[in-house]
Amino acid sequence: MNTTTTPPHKIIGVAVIWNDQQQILIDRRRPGGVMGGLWEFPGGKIEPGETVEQCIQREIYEELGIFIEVGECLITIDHTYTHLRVTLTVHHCRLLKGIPQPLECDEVRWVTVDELEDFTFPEANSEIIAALKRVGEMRTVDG
Ligand SMILES: Nc1nc2c([nH]c(=O)n2[C@H]2C[C@H](O)[C@@H](COP(=O)(O)OP(=O)(O)OP(=O)(O)O)O2)c(=O)[nH]1
Ligand SMILES: [Mg+2]
Repeated sequence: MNTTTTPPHKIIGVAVIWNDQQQILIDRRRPGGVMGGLWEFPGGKIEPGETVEQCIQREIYEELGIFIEVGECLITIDHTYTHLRVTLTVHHCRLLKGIPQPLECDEVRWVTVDELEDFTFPEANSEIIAALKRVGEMRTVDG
């Protein structure tokens, strides 16, 4: 008998939302559930027929009540946790209108790229944070 199982695979659109002060929005997941209490970049599952951009825009309105513009892709990460595989497609986004509300999370915060290391994120996020640091360095080099 074959007893091996494939972990569920979630395809997720993720937003790195910038404000005019070069800060990024992060949220704290509710306690208890999967990765409860950890910080993350807001986002969620891509629904059938949806582009990643549409998914991100919808999730951000549902989770935070704000309007954003979805820009270029920062990175796509495929990561396998013990019981779950995730594909995270991460886009740079810009806040257009509204004040973020913690509608589906515990807490939201605006932080600089340098401040990200003070928060605990899921394992898959270390690559996102590394990519954000590289973008910051390139901006410095470009002047
Ligand atoms: N939104 C988001 N999800 C992340 C990040 N890093 C990371 O590993 N994930 C994982 C956690 C979740 O398993 C999955 C996001 O799925 P989700 O938000 O639709 O689902 P969930 O687990 O919160 O809850 P549910 O809707 O399945 O009940 O991706 C991140 O930075 N942002
Ligand atoms: Mg979510």
